[in-house]
Amino acid sequence: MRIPLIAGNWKMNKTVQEARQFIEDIQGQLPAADQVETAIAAPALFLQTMLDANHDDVLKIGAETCYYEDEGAFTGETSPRALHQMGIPYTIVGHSERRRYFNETDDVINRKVQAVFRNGMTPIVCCDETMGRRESGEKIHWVVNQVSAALKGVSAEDAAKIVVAYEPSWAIGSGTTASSDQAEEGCYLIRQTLADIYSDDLANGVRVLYGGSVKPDNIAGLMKNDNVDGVLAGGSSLDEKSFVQLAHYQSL
Ligand SMILES: O=C(CO)COP(=O)(O)O
Repeated sequence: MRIPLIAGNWKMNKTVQEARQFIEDIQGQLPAADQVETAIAAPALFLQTMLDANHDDVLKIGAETCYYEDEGAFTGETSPRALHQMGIPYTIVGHSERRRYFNETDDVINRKVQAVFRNGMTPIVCCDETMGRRESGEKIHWVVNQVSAALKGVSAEDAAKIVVAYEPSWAIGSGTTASSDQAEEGCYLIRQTLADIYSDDLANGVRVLYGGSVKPDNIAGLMKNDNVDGVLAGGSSLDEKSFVQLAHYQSL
């Protein structure tokens, strides 16, 4: 049984005060974590404040990225060891914005995945796909390659805990979400890739999310797919009311 995961990615939005207010406001409004798990990935600078405000401890607080070394002379970077020590369970790795604006390569992403596991956290690994690649039919090997590269050298024991998100970049922040069929197709492809690398059993236990313009009015259609186990929402996770609605997608 894969417990659905409704995750938000705040990107570079909000201030520490706004982050605290959001967490205070949603206390008591989320589903039980054994029914629907909820998480918000936020800038490292907010995390301690968010943890402190998260009294009912239902929401998981995650990071948006971290470095692949545990510590050292890497000015400005975030240590995965420090994140783990704070009590952070999830870190997004390989978001398309990191790939595009910060030149993160498959190799860097693979090292980050390993660092996140080494430090006892779970990576939410993002796979991207451009419209050009979709239209040229290149989509399949692009997604397969990203998943394979991210997991190079990762043991089955660790890979069984991973979360993967299919986030077509043409759907991110565009207001155009993938159709329910396109989301299912991308998530299915990721699961098949995991089955090819590891095993059917492992692939069947891993949660695969869809991300790209997910909103309260389209989440139910996306979530009814067999291979879509949750969402990674950007814009609609910034508003308390819409994040709580996403978490209660079953009653929308
Ligand atoms: O990038 C995303 C989540 O990681 C999706 O962002 P939007 O929901 O704003 O399209």
